[in-house]
Amino acid sequence: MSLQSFRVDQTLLPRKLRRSIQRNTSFFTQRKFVPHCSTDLSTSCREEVPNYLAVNVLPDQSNTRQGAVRKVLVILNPNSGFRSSRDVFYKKVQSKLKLSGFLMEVVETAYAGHAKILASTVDLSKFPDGIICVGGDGIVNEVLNGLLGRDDFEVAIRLPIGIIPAGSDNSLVWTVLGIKDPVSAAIVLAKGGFTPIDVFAVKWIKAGVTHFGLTASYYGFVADVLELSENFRLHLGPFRYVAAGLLKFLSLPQYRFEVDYLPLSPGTNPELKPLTEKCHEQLSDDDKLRGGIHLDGRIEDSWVTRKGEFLGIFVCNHFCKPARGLLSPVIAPKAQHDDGSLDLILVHGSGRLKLFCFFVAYQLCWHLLLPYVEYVKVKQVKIRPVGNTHNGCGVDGELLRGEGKAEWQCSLLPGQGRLLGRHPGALK
Ligand SMILES: Nc1ncnc2c1ncn2[C@@H]1O[C@H](COP(=O)(O)OP(=O)(O)OP(=O)(O)O)[C@@H](O)[C@H]1O
Repeated sequence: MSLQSFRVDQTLLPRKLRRSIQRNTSFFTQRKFVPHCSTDLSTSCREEVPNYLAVNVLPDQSNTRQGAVRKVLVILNPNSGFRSSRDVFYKKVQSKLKLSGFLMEVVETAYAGHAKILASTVDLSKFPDGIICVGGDGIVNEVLNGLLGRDDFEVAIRLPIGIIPAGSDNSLVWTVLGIKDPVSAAIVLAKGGFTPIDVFAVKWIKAGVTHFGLTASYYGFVADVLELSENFRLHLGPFRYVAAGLLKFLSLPQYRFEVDYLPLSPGTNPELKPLTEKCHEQLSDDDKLRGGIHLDGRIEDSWVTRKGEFLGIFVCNHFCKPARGLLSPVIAPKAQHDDGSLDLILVHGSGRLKLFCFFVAYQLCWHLLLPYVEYVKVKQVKIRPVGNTHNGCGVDGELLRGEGKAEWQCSLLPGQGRLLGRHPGALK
């Protein structure tokens, strides 16, 4: 749109908005570009943005800083999901974000790990309004870890992360912001605002390596499936999980772990509740409570230990609703992204029958009723694979490989993260 035609248009606008437009127009008629944010932005492209259009497009969105420029870095994974993220972004989303005042520098990732490098090296002052990820949960996880790996991580973690869903699964944005499709995501970003979110840390204790996440970490069967699924990424895209799941189901190994967890509050410690509340016959004799119960009745933080066979262990930061699938199961129904706790689900036992029952029950949201499923809100968890058990773990769709006797520790950084946008319900 030419400047001239803009002048004609703006006469239709109220005087206050016209003034704001004049300010922005003078800024943008200088044809300002967001410069490259780091030397690593090899695939980046520069954009000029007719920002004055913002006021015309979203005039009724009270949360939008109307007329304000929002400078963001967009990191797009062209390999996400069905490899449709380019189409999703350039055809469906880019113009909407431009129109609502986003000044974007778009960078397409060229390899796995690229998003993390970008987030860890970018000049944050050039993108004060955040980083928008176009892809799946994996690319968001890379950005989070890039930000938290910086020397100035305390500042970096306050940078909001926006998500345009275009991946195999976008459980994070679906669960936390209630958004499944890219256009709705663009609208929520355009409306503005933030959603605080707890961040969890998974530390491989021996190696001193820490990986951060926003959704969940998991061990046992699901981590095994995640590893196997990478072999099928190229040919099967999002269906790789189904293929890997079936293969792993048919050749199901036994998984043995030692798990220590610190319940959120002593009152929620299952060991201190009447036995009738939960049936734990399957728990091994080694299960025990460590920690102090004082004579005066005061109960200190008490670690609980579980040992034995587990089909799976899930440590969830939110209730984890998969964005794909016919049904809408949630793995951890009591988990909230900002409740300052982690939700631990232990699927005790082994064997295909138990796993099959768990999977069916999970689809119907009945899995917590199974006698071999334990669910507890925790502050911290330590997980040690025993024997030949797969010693890696999955974090938000990324596989962390352990070596030897790996011990993983999950803990929480409450409310440290920020997602761009608010749940549509929260706006009412
Ligand atoms: N250009 C690239 N080529 C190959 N792999 C990449 C590229 N860019 C990013 N990746 C890797 O792809 C992984 C998955 O990315 P993303 O989450 O966006 O897609 P996805 O297919 O939806 O996967 P997920 O199942 O994790 O949601 C990232 O963790 C990253 O390591």
